[in-house]
Amino acid sequence: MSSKWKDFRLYVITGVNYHPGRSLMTVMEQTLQGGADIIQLRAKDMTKREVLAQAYALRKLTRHYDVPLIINDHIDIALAVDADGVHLGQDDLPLAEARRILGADRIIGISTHSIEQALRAERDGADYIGVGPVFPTGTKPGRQAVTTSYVQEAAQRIRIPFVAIGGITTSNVNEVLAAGAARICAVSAIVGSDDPAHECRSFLQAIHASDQSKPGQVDLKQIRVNGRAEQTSARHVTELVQQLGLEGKRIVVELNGQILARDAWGEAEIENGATLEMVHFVGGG
Ligand SMILES: Cc1ncc(COP(=O)(O)OP(=O)(O)O)c(N)n1
Ligand SMILES: Cc1ncsc1CCOP(=O)(O)O
Ligand SMILES: [Mg+2]
Repeated sequence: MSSKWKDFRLYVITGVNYHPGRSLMTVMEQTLQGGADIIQLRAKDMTKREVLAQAYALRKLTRHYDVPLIINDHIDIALAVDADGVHLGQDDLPLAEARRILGADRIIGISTHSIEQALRAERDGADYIGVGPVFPTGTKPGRQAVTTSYVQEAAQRIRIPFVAIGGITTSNVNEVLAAGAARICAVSAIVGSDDPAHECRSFLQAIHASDQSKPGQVDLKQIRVNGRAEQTSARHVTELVQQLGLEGKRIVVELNGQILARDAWGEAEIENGATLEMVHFVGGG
């Protein structure tokens, strides 16, 4: 598995048909600003040259935000642009062949539609699996929904990360989280929204709220913020600021006695037992 591989919570896939008049880069940058922590380039209607050009551009953008880039279907394009990995379907190259080409360090994700496929993907060395479509979706028309009962089964039996996908919106995401998903993937609900960054924040809020209601399943860290005991799943200061609803506010953060420059927040890991002071400046001046 890639040394770059970090766990993820909100996976956003491109879908240019959902945002006519807005460029792919603009929309995907908004998702990154909203906290998307893994991005997939999926472009079923583009020529291979167009996909390659978009992949190069997305590679530059995702590097800037330090977020992994996954390429759907095209292993050659993933290698050409030095993407972090690929996403394969059940009818694509078998995992062993893909692994031989891509090496141990790139991420390989596989779509699964049943627990048998999921167990096989896990056995064959996938880094993560997609579980879906959970609900019927216009992004995969005619594909039968696997329902939340497959999400529940995956949560009980699968040990590698799995991401729920298909027809998930902020209105039904709680059902999917309650079934045991810890990672959510969406196309239309996010890239088709007028405000993709806001939509991402709403998804992340639901995901983090669900963490709090299943503390046994997610590794919650005990920390102190301004002298008060808190539990958090945040991996770094940026995520904690987001969880505390302080994003966009004028604040100064001290972590374990050290004041942190704002551009260091994404790198500053929150460890169990961390102590933070957060001073929030209210008003102008
Ligand atoms: C995260 C994730 N899960 C599932 C899919 C679907 O992949 P696939 O079955 O190969 O179908 P297409 O996306 O190629 O139409 C995915 N892309 N990402
Ligand atoms: C690519 C894919 N694979 C399974 S469902 C799906 C589509 C997800 O898109 P949306 O979030 O718009 O339903
Ligand atoms: Mg595919």
